[in-house]
Amino acid sequence: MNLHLEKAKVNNQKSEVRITGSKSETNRLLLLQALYPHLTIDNVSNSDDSEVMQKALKGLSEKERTVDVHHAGTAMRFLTAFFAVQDGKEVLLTGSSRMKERPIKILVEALRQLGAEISYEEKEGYPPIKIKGRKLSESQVALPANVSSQYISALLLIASKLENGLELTLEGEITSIPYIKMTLALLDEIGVKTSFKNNIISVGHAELVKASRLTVESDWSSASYWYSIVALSEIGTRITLSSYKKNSLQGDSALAQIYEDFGVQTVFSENHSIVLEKVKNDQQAKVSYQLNNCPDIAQTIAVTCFGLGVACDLYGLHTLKIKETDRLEALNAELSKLGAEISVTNESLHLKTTMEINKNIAIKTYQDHRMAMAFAPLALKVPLIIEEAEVVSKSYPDFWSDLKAVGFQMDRI
Ligand SMILES: O=C(O)C1=C[C@@H](OP(=O)(O)O)[C@@H](O)[C@H](O)C1
Ligand SMILES: C=C(OP(=O)(O)O)C(=O)O
Repeated sequence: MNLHLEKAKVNNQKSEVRITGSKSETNRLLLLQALYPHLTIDNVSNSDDSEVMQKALKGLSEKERTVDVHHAGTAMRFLTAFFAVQDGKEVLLTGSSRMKERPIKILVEALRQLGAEISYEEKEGYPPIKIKGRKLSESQVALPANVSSQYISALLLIASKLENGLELTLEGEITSIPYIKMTLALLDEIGVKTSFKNNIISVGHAELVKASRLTVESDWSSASYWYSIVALSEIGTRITLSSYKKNSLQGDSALAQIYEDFGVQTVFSENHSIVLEKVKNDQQAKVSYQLNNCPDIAQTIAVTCFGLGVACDLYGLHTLKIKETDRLEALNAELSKLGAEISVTNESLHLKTTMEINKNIAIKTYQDHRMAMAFAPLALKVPLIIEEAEVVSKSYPDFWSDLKAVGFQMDRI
């Protein structure tokens, strides 16, 4: 489905949006719930990635099966660790064609060192993989931490079920740290003992945990598109989003601070909603951010800057090359079509000020939900086309209907 978006304006009277639960928190808690069935989870994400996770965790009674996680990176990595400890079960874990290009070797090596039995079915180092679940005997392992934090979270999520817990030594520069801290915070919340000092993480053994009810905070990465919409709107535009916390576990909550640079004020209210308001127009001519801690909002920020005519240098983006698509190349290609002067390296993006935006350009989305959602707010400036718009369901299935509800006009073409 391709969508033609008309030049839009937000209707302040209809601008309350309920955002689905964080897919990162949800996928961690679903796995923990499979290990500790007394946990109850509220505000579960309705994303495809969380549905895939739920489906995979059902049918655990089968001795042999194939589990397809489609595009879900967290599901692929977390389930690799999970199935590795399901004693006596055999699983073929596979995914989309892009998933077969997303590396998993560092995690598989670490699990093998702990005693797991995992083999590659096609290309060495990549899914699909065959996992023969068994009891893992070891409790210490070292692994590179500069490629994806998901490998580390995957190991931490099963750690408390290992006989002697787990001690992980992280090698190299640690990437996407807030996601590791999120995993540890959720373990702490259910009563598992953890510590993270320098580059060593320890998790204690816990056969059982206390029954708890956990509420997933709404997804901050999904909120980013609303920040961009407010930033690209006129002064006085307001959007209310629920349900968010001031002290979030999600690194993408850095948005509130970053978007102050684009004139967007965030007010946290008692009822856990946030009100975003465009309060000024006098942004700087050039901004620079290090996004190592929040890679998923890089596309949103790049497009906001382009739409506002603000030059930017974005750094810490080395993980973008192995996500749903090579996001640096995708941004380079699509922003160039719109008239941007842009350059990218393997870990950074540089945008010059552009005042003109080309109209009615068809934006390719490369099977990446964030390409579709990051570019949509530009409809506040010019009409544009988003190709294969259905990709948004990976993390935010209601994105287009929410956009429509606040006043965006769109037609399928
Ligand atoms: O653990 C998680 O929930 C995630 C970690 C990040 O991946 P990397 O650690 O690979 O950067 C992030 O990009 C992804 O969307 C979700
Ligand atoms: C990178 C992402 O997800 P994953 O790695 O879990 O596929 C994302 O949602 O932007």
